[in-house]
Amino acid sequence: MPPVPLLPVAEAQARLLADLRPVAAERVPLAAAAGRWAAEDVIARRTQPARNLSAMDGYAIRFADRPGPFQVTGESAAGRPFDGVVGAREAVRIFTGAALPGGADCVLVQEEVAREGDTATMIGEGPRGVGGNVRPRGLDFAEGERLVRAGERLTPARLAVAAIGGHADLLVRRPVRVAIAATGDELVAPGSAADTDALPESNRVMVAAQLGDLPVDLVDLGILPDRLDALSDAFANVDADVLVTSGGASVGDHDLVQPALKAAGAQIDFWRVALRPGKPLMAGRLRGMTVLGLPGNPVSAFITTLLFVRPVVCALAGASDQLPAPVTVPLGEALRANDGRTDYLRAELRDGRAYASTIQDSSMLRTLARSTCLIIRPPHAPAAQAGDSAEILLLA
Ligand SMILES: Nc1nc2c(c(=O)[nH]1)N[C@H]1C(S)=C(S)[C@@H](COP(=O)(O)OP(=O)(O)OC[C@H]3O[C@@H](n4cnc5c(N)ncnc54)[C@H](O)[C@@H]3O)O[C@H]1N2
Ligand code: MOO
Repeated sequence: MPPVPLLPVAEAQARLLADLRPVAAERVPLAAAAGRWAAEDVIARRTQPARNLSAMDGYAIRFADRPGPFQVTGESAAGRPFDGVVGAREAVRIFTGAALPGGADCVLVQEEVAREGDTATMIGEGPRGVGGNVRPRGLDFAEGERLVRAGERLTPARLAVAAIGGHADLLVRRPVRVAIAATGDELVAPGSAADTDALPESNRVMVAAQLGDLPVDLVDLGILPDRLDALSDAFANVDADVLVTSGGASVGDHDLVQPALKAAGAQIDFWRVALRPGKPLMAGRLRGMTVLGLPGNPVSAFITTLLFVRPVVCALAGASDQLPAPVTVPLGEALRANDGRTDYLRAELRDGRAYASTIQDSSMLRTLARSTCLIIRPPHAPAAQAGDSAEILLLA
């Protein structure tokens, strides 16, 4: 039988994301919405600023009356406006954020004023014109305008604009439940006494940390043995939105994750993607859950988490941008031509240039730990020279 062609990365991502609908929405206080995605447009409930405000500490005057002298008739502070009107050759002492009194059309900064008793005289260049040093009503936004779009992430600045726009809580998606299992008879808990045939398990902590900035509730399924019944029992009982497994994804006699998933009732959508490392990735559905079977090699698990698990979680969390965004930088040194799989080379960014590690082995965690970016080598990319542009994914 001819080998099944591997699924290109972008096609695998598109297939995975196409059918995903965000999880249910919930309304939470602003602070709890940090880092989540808006489930509806955030619309301004007020106009900001609500009236013309002074941008500086100084004197509210009529521009035409410069350079004075002005008779100081009162004071306007933030939250305590002057309730009169500024008449001809009059000035009102004013502070940053205070309402501009009626009649005034600009603010003279106090550094440019000589004050004697109730008389103020302009001594500098003064405001640039009518409206000088004034923030007009609605400068930032008007009531009814959209401040944040549904599907945008609630960054610190977006939370702040929602707050000043009159919102105390926001509609977001509930946290995404992600169950993570490691599989392999050789695996033991990190730190436990390990003989030479035992291997400290490193994928669960890594994958969990890779999702650490996302709104997830993690369900730790522990380390599962390479036994069909144990695996299928564990998978059949998972209650989550996403089930992530690591290991047992390839073709060896002990690679039982796929048969166990099927025995638990899962449908496999695709298996094996044209990328390196991470080729044996499998994806499917089990009782409404998205299932991602990651390869066991630690670097393969890392890269498939970046390219597939995170985007799935982002989609379920209601993000409109789900995929990691590459940036373009010059290469620090030459690279060989690539074969038919997209390669994600562990690399370091130095002085704005990307340098790939000499050995690219999907078991090597120390190399990964030193890397600050991944150089993306598209399928059949020709040999590249130092200085050629390449797309990279930055690693935090
Ligand atoms: N004949 C073939 N052999 C392999 C193929 C292939 O196409 N044909 N694919 C290779 C590729 S590519 C990968 S990647 C690996 C992945 O296979 P599995 O998903 O079945 O992974 P395992 O065999 O279970 O483990 C691989 C390796 O990683 C270690 N491991 C596993 N889980 C963990 C963990 N949680 N923490 C730390 N280390 C882990 C495991 O001990 C193995 O050394 O298959 C190739 N083989
Ligand atoms: O392509 Mo596998 O994912 O490393 O060795």
